Amino acid sequence: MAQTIYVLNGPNLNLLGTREPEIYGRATLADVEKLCAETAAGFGLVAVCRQSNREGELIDWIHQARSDKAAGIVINAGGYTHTSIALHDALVGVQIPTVEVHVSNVFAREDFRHHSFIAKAAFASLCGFGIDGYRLAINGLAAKIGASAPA
Ligand SMILES: O=C1C[C@@](O)(C(=O)O)C[C@@H](O)[C@@H]1O
Repeated sequence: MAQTIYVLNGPNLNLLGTREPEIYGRATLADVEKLCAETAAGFGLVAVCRQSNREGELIDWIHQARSDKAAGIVINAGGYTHTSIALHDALVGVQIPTVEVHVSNVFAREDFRHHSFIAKAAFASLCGFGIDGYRLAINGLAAKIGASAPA
């Protein structure tokens, strides 16, 4: 059976496409999820894509990733990146290879975006590539977990 990866998007990412397009671009969350599904399929992986504006729901999905034996997690925790010890703890708790993604270059923005609680729980972090960051994250995750294109 195909291995799964979880692609988790946090608060306000449901507004991609209309939210501050000069920063986040015009692509929508549906575009992100399509890109993730296609990229994952290229490695024989199934992307389980979820978005929530609630911290607890994101934590529940991180736990679910473990019970589903997911091979990896790609997470854009949105604003919770900079505040959530609980999301950090959940990721550390499940011990699943994780890549952190941000659409914008958080280091070229306000100081409060320069710290990430997610980064310490991830083996890699990507930012500033727009939604292509999700494709790059899945490529890197696939390499990390040894997933390759189906024959
Ligand atoms: O909601 C978001 C989106 C974001 O995670 C990004 O994808 O660039 C960056 C965060 O600082 C911000 O709160």
